[in-house]
Amino acid sequence: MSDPTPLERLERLRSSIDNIDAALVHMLAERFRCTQEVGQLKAEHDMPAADPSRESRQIDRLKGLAVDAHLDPEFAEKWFNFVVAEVIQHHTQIADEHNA
Ligand SMILES: C=C(O[C@@H]1C=C(C(=O)O)C=C[C@H]1O)C(=O)O
Repeated sequence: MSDPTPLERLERLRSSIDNIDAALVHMLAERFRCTQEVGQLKAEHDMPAADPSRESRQIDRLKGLAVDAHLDPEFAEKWFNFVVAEVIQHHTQIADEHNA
């Protein structure tokens, strides 16, 4: 068998990227399903939308995992903060609706 052509290599890599992107979408959907439930629980029991100490423990943990996985830890932190900002918006909205 001859070596794959550059175009074949590109297509194989893109096929893996497609699978990874699909997995990320499913994992994010599952994460938001859980955080929506957390938001409901917090609204029902008057707990604050954000928990900065939990966030900072998570950031430390994820940065450590990122280093081990050869992923830029600063990128891991940015990604986490981006997702959490959206989660907190959802929690604030759930609490507002609960208190209306
Ligand atoms: C999901 C929670 O609510 C917020 C969102 C977090 C997250 O998305 O990881 C972490 C802490 C909180 O600021 C939680 O308190 O666990």
